[in-house]
Amino acid sequence: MSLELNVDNLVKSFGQRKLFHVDQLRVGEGESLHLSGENGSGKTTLMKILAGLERPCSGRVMVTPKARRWWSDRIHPQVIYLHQTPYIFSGDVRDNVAYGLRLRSYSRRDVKLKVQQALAWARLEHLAEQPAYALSGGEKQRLALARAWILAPSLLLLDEPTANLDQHSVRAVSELVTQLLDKGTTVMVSSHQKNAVTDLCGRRLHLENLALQELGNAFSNELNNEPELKYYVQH
Ligand SMILES: Nc1ncnc2c1ncn2[C@@H]1O[C@H](COP(=O)(O)OP(=O)(O)OP(=O)(O)O)[C@@H](O)[C@H]1O
Repeated sequence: MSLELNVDNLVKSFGQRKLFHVDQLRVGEGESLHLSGENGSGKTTLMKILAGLERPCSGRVMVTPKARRWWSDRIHPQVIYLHQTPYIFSGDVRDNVAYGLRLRSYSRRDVKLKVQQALAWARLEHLAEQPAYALSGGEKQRLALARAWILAPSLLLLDEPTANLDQHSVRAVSELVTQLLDKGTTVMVSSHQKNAVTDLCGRRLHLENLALQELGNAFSNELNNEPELKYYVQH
């Protein structure tokens, strides 16, 4: 399913402290966005708001088309947020991959088939019976991606997916993200550094001075140099 994300006049504060204002953000089907910003600038908070997991103080986040018959008005079943430290549930890798399907009405046979496909997609088949907590950092990221892939997200929000990963694991994650993009999934990646995954992104968003700015999309070192500003909003 193709989704559109529209954000208007979004403000987030914690107590008296204002974290950011997003004047306007439009994201269409199949786009790829890198969200950068210093530690503490609000990347995680913004992504959680977009995923409906956290409430803004004011403003509007609209995902269209709306989901029908879902358990929460704020959470859209096709919008998935992956935390930088992947959540690991008790049980083995197979159970963990199947976890996301528990709210969807699939037959046992379909669940088995989908889990097998997801394990193969993330190259985790050989670890299927291992306790998930024992996986390496890179394997846990692949597990989290497999858990997302199985739900066929239209918008995937990846929060620092390569933090603490070695080059080999970063490449593995970037291959999986490439495949998701090829399928038309919209992907937003937060990271304060450029890397193989952020290099896949066609749009650059940057949180700074309490506001979200969109940088020009020259695939240069713009985060280290003076950014070319497309628009800038500060309140
Ligand atoms: N529930 C909360 N209550 C109060 N302050 C919070 C809460 N959640 C986040 N913050 C604060 O908001 C700021 C932004 O946090 P956030 O995790 O969104 O930043 P970030 O850009 O993702 O940081 P990092 O790059 O370090 O992961 C931080 O100073 C954090 O302490």
